[in-house]
Amino acid sequence: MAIGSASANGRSTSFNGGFSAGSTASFVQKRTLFGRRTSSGLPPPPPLNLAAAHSQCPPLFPPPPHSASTAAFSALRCTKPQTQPSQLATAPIVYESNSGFSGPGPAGATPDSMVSLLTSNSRSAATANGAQLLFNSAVTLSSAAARHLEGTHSLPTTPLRALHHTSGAASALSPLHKTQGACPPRSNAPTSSSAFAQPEAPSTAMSSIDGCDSPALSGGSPKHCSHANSPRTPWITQQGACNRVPSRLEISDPSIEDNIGSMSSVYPYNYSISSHIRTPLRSNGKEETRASANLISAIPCRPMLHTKAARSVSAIADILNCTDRSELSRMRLPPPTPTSAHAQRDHTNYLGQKAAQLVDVDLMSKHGYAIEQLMELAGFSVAQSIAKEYPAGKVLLCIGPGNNGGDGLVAARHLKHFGYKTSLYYPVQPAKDLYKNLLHQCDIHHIPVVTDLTTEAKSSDLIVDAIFGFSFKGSVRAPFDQALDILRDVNTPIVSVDIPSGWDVEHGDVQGIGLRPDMLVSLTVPKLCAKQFNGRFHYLGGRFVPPDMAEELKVPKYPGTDQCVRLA
Ligand SMILES: NC(=O)C1=CN([C@@H]2O[C@H](COP(=O)(O)OP(=O)(O)OC[C@H]3O[C@@H](n4cnc5c(N)ncnc54)[C@H](OP(=O)(O)O)[C@@H]3O)[C@@H](O)[C@H]2O)[C@H](O)CC1
Ligand SMILES: [K+]
Repeated sequence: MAIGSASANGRSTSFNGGFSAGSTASFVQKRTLFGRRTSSGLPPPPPLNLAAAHSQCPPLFPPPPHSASTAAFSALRCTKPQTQPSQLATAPIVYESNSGFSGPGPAGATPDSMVSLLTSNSRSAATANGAQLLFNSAVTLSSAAARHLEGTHSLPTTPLRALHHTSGAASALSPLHKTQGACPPRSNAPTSSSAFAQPEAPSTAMSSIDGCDSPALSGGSPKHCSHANSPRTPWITQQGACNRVPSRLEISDPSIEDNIGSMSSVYPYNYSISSHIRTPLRSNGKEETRASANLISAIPCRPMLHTKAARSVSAIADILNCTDRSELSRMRLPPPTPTSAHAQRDHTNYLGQKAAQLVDVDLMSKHGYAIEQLMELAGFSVAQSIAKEYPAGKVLLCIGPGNNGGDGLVAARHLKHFGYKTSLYYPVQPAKDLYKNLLHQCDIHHIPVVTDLTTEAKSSDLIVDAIFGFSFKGSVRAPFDQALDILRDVNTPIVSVDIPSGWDVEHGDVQGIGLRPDMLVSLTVPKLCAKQFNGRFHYLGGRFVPPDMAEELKVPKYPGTDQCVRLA
């Protein structure tokens, strides 16, 4: 089934890049900021000779002194003709966030002052941290500043390691390339959109960067090794054709502080950070922090600094390894405009494990609901949340032995009705009628049960984690321990039902299981661990709570007839 063309509910959106109503609004706002002079008083950037840019593909940054060949760099240059003219023409310094805030840079800042600040800081960072952070800091510049930088400064570029291309990203990007068609293919580069799915062997010169054999770039972590079947990332590593953009990047550096893990500035495409963690690695006990970013739009030349990090001046200083923090402190951003999502989240009530179980009991005893009723609505809300953010594609649902698994079985059926191609991984099938009936219903909807989790997980566009919910406790037992390892390592986006499996219901991933869902669908009321969720989409489902109880639990309002509401 085609991915990335249209969602199940008819909206056109990109896989990994769907915008909710709220984020669409902010997206529009950002485009406006890029497109015309704002009230910030920023001077207009120098005019750009678009014709020259289009014909010559000038480099965004000078070639790095240490690595890539000139030929490899020409691929990077090819990204420029795809840039939207309106963005290039009058771009002020803009900070963007994936949570709805967008605003001009600090008052009085000019591309020039930003460039010199970031450049000098970046240089010192280069010494301490290597080029990886350097690139991240440099790309906090707007396209205007980046153009300025091009002509006046010499920055080494940094290969961010990209771990994964999905066909979703391919489809998301292919229309852009088809219509703009500006990138001349390399002689050995495939030209059609299917090229995205095809691995391209990295040259020897870059393999130490793109691959896993560079402890400096991988944070010494074998966990970050590129996946044998994942294509390398030609663009980011300056390896290949410009029409290949990773859908997900992973940035790791042991020197990154916890609080800046949410910073994502991946140039020139628009990425949003999905997770950052400091995990004791199982293999060698070393600590690392890593950030991963998902492609959210294929419009190039929109560098971004997420406000979560941007609001913390000291965090920026840390990532830049800045010696003069007073300089950075002048870069304070205006407070974010509260969005309904923010407001909802701020007032959200979070439940501990016991409280969640008691609510469940109350619903079924005091209020007379049958589990089947609740589960149907819970699973339906999961399917609807998914349909709001991910276009129809292949979805693998991983089903656990309890009611969380039951929600997954229900969701599988509804997703199938919505046009998704669904399959189940269901290694422990309890004999209870409740589950047997749900499985039978999946069967008559032609939803197969698969056994090879690794293969299925890799070949799916989305994974639903319905393994454990609010009754999870202790360390993960077989066969789910292995299953969670596989889910942790796969690059397919994950939607967790109620609780990211393996996470402590209240304290999050204390066991270092490492599951980092892209979406969390909390049910009834978010549980405490949801505070630590930092994927892209947080929804609430289970629209069955009677009004008095809803008031007591501070259940957010659901819009219209929706079965789910986006919290963040
Ligand atoms: N009101 C609501 O919000 C509703 C939520 N629903 C969903 O139900 C789950 C909670 O379901 P529950 O059955 O209570 O629990 P779980 O799905 O979390 O799983 C229990 C099973 O998991 C096994 N388990 C527990 N810990 C481990 C572990 N460490 N390793 C392996 N297996 C584990 C457990 O086995 P036991 O032997 O310990 O009993 C159970 O088999 C909630 O999160 C929502 O998703 C309802 O659908 C509707 C109402
Ligand atoms: K789960």
